[in-house]
Amino acid sequence: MRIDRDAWLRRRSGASGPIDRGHGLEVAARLDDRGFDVELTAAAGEVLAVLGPNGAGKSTLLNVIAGLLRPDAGYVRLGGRMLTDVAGAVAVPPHRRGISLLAQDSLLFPHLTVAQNVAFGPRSGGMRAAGARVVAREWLAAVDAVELAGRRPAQLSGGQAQRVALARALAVRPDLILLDEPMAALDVAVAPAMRALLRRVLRGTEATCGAVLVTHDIIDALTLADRLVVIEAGRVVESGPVSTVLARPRSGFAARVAGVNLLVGVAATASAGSVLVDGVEVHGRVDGQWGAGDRVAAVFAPTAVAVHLEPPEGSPRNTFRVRIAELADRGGIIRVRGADRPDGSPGLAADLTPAAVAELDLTPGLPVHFAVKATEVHVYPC
Ligand SMILES: Nc1ncnc2c1ncn2[C@@H]1O[C@H](COP(=O)(O)OP(=O)(O)OP(=O)(O)O)[C@@H](O)[C@H]1O
Repeated sequence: MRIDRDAWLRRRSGASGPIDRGHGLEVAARLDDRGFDVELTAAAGEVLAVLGPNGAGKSTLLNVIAGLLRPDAGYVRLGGRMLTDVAGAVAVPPHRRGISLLAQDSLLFPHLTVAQNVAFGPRSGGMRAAGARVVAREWLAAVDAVELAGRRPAQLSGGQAQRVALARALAVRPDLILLDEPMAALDVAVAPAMRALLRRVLRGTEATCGAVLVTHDIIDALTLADRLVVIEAGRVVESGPVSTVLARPRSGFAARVAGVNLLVGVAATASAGSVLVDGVEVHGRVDGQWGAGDRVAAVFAPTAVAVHLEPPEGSPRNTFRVRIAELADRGGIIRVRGADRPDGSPGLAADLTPAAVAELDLTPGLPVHFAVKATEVHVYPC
């Protein structure tokens, strides 16, 4: 059953009208020595995925929210409560923020049993031992780990330890859970089960908190998140519903994860289906409105690209001169990737059958022409 999350959020907050998005998470933080300057918001109960290349600032963001890192300027507010405010000298310590962190490594207390690990938070919060035992059992049941209650962390597999760590993180009833690549350290065989569990717990009604999920994996964003934020070089370059960001990417990173070719240029004419990219006119289907001189994106799938050794003549196609950088096998289809573009954005990609690659005798370093029909190109303002 698909839960109507908005309706559920309304029920949770006792509101009958639109959800009060002002009571979720608000972050505005600048760290000068890291070139980090990020602003973002998430509604109460929302699952926000944060994607970005290595060194983009994802962990820095989590550390600022958790109170482990003090920004040079800015604030963090959660549920209307100010947790960090540099100007106002507010710095609520990490353990008083109502925020749990689930890292790649489960970091369970090795000398405690699984049940004691999960009961630890509620106990520290002042709950009596018997009550904390009941809470621990409930959360172990929620993550399918009741049978592990008496074990010590050393007797758990990576996947089991991560399930227990999730129970421990949620047992304190946080307002927000920060997930730092929770699947990254798991075996590929175990990751899908953990993902399914996270989906059930975070998107169902078991946990009543919001979540910020840092990931490298677009599948995590697709299956777990309400919204996606892409960070590049310490700045938010995209944000919106996951499907919107992937359908209309504006950054090279989002285009790459969406598996599409993205060209960003300038519109020569208002709302016409052509865009100037590095002096080359690219034609496509118009989606939206813009003025002459506005920033416009042209997007097309690698499967829509035909590869030619000579420039195709007399055809109504867009053609691009490309030097092949690599050929990669993608399960029976060969992805032909061109060298990075002059502005540093990723090279264009074409998907061909192995037979076509063999017939054209394509090899890295070879100059070729990529052709794509205007009807296959989607042009929109960005
Ligand atoms: N302890 C530190 N002191 C100073 N600079 C740091 C420190 N940790 C990270 N940085 C820098 O801050 C920037 C952001 O790093 P951060 O670890 O937040 O990126 P990330 O997106 O989490 O990367 P990854 O995906 O590789 O984990 C990088 O330029 C990095 O070199």
